[in-house]
Amino acid sequence: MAAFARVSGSVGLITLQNPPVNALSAAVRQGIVDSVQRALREPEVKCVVICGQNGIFCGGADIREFSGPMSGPPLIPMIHSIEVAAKPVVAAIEGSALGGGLEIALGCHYRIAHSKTRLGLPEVTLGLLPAAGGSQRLPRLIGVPAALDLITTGRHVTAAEALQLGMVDQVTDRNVTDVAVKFALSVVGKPLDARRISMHSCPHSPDLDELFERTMQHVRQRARGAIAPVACVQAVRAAATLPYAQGMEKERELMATLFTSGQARALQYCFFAQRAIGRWSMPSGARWDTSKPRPVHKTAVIGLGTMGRGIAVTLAQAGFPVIAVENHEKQLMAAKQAISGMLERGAKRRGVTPVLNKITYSRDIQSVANADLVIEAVFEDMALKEKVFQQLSAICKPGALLCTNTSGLNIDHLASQVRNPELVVGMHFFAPAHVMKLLEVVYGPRSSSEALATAMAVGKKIGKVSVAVGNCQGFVGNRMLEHYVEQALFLLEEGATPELVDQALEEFGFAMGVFRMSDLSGLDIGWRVRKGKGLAVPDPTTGQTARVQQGRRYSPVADLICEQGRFGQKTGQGWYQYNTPGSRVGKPDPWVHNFLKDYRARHGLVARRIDHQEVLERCLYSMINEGFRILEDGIAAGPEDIDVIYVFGYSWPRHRGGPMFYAHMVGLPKVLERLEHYHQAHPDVPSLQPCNLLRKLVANGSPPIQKWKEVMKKINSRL
Ligand SMILES: CCCCCCCC(=O)CC(=O)SCCNC(=O)CCNC(=O)[C@H](O)C(C)(C)COP(=O)(O)OP(=O)(O)OC[C@H]1O[C@@H](n2cnc3c(N)ncnc32)[C@H](O)[C@@H]1OP(=O)(O)O
Ligand SMILES: NC(=O)C1=CN([C@@H]2O[C@H](COP(=O)(O)OP(=O)(O)OC[C@H]3O[C@@H](n4cnc5c(N)ncnc54)[C@H](O)[C@@H]3O)[C@@H](O)[C@H]2O)C=CC1
Repeated sequence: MAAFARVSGSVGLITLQNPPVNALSAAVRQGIVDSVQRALREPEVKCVVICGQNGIFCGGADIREFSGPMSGPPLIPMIHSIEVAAKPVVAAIEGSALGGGLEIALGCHYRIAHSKTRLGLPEVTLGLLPAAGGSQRLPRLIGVPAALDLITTGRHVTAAEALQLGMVDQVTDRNVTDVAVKFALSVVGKPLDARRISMHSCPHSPDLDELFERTMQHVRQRARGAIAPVACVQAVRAAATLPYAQGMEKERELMATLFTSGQARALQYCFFAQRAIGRWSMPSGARWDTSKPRPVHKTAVIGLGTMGRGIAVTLAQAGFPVIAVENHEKQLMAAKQAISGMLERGAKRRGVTPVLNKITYSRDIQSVANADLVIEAVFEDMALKEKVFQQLSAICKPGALLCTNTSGLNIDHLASQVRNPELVVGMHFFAPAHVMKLLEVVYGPRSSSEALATAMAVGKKIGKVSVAVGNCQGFVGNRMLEHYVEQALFLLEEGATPELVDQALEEFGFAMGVFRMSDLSGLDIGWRVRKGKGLAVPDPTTGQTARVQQGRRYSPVADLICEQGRFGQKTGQGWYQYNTPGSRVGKPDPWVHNFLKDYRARHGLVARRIDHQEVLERCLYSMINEGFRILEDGIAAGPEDIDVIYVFGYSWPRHRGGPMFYAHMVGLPKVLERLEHYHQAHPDVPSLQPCNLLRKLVANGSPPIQKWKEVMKKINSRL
């Protein structure tokens, strides 16, 4: 809805009303159309101000409407009617003006923003483009280079930057509607043509062709197969080269393709999934809205290696005082220096003062006694972690939350080492911890809902996308990843090369294929884990690492590569070769090809031609199959949780929605059929055997992803 009122005698005030973000639903659009008509009709109204209720101008089109048939007045003529109005119209912008919200403001004759406002055209992040004239008006207002930046990235700008760019006419710290009302009265009677952006031509940019070529190349590279950023460049090009009416026609054509695309559906699903994960629940029935977090004032981190440093930085940057404990003198010195560097660089990037004094360093674990929340990040060694948890249990004040960053050890076992096991949870950060957005918050059977609520609240405060998951080997992300990596190794045995597998995955949209990624992270990490699990052990008869371990097919290829001291980028050799250790550019390595040939010959394996489709199906469907098992086991509450973990922690291309959404788009019957096919061909690979939940969903008519939880509940209640 939109409310109309006459204020200050002759100002028509139109207030958008659709909590929480005043999204432009059909009712809001109808309200605006009616209010504008009324304002123009009533002779007492001399000027108009458009604002939003509850401190926010407008969050844009109502994204929920995109999945059904559109009704109500369309945006483009509505904005046009504002622009051609004979009375001055001023946008009073507060909170956010995004997407269609900013497009309305661009249709107004003047824009006044509160200093805390953020503005942007984020449509590209939803697989769309600003198709209510935004792609045509913004370049005319702020020039082509700045508009290209904003429209192709969807970046939000502050009011100060908007003023500098010329997007708004004034910024105020006062009540923006009051300021806008006064301003509107002051411009009554002034000519309006120069204020109608669609009547301008784009400010001249030298070397326009070269600019668009360069931008298109950059955008394509960054897009990893996403189509919306490319369409955004094409739309801005139309603004720069065509009259407004023709540019609008081009905008419409491009939007028509994007609007119905699978990518737009995937990206809009991601938008809501990212918000849905905040509404967590536990198998006990405890929920986000009935569980109260404990207050956390002081925090502590134990172990300042790779992870502990990033975690300490993240906590400090969010304003938490941190006691940082490292028992190794030399490591402590190195950590202090590294952490200061990270804080200084981060502060410089954000234009703030570094919060060096938020962190207190110590070699003595006793110094965490006053912390409300402790995150342990010592070596991945159960005996050591047991000891640290026993110490924490004795030292920490009652009620302190004890968290572990373990990537693979049993959290329930760690909980059993302390007086209050209900206060133990996993906080599984991803490397580099101060950069990666994902946080898996892992609860065990004994963790209290209060402990989970506290860790989730801290996760939110430190800016992480936090997903609550149950405890199991590898939690959600790494548990699924294991199957993806395993298939990639089997494919090498069967005839693929690392570069063939990587190319298929990178064309799919991953930032890096599995082998390039392993070279970056270091092959020795996985090797150590496999040894710890009793894998990677030689067959006593042949002396070679066996291809069957623990009763199932196993590929020792990665172990053999490690035995050669090839640990990836850091050693200059891994799945690829690098000019120097530490170099980031890998080339296909003839040594690896020969090694694979010899390996196959030794094991009597005959190489066959493997195509990209098989790579994708084997790597992705086996991982998706594990995702269904995770749902079946109740480790993740819903497919959104898994998808968010993959998009934020594993560079899964967002425009494909996440592995479970991808399965929904491919069609569950097809995923099932391909898994059955591959399992028949490889009966010794259990991860290719379709799991029960997948079979049952198909038997229940393959419901859309939004209905999986409901169907799962029904299936479970029938058992
Ligand atoms: C051929 C057809 C032609 C059609 C032409 C259409 C062209 C267009 O004009 C296209 C568009 O506008 S697309 C929409 C562009 N706008 C956006 O992307 C902004 C999305 N919202 C935000 O960034 C934050 O919510 C925001 C910064 C605004 C607020 O952040 P907060 O952290 O305060 O709040 P959230 O938790 O994010 O949101 C609160 C609840 O509101 C829901 N929501 C937010 N924006 C929405 C929107 N635009 N539409 C529908 N629902 C929206 C959000 O989902 C959340 O609800 P729950 O999911 O239930 O928690
Ligand atoms: N490196 C990674 O990519 C990831 C690691 N993790 C997990 O995070 C934890 C830490 O891993 P990293 O940071 O890679 O290890 P790291 O080896 O880089 O650092 C561990 C640090 O803990 C210190 N330390 C050991 N015992 C200590 C004690 N009793 N008191 C205080 N400090 C002690 C060591 O001196 C060392 O500086 C492990 O559990 C690991 O599985 C989790 C996610 C990703």
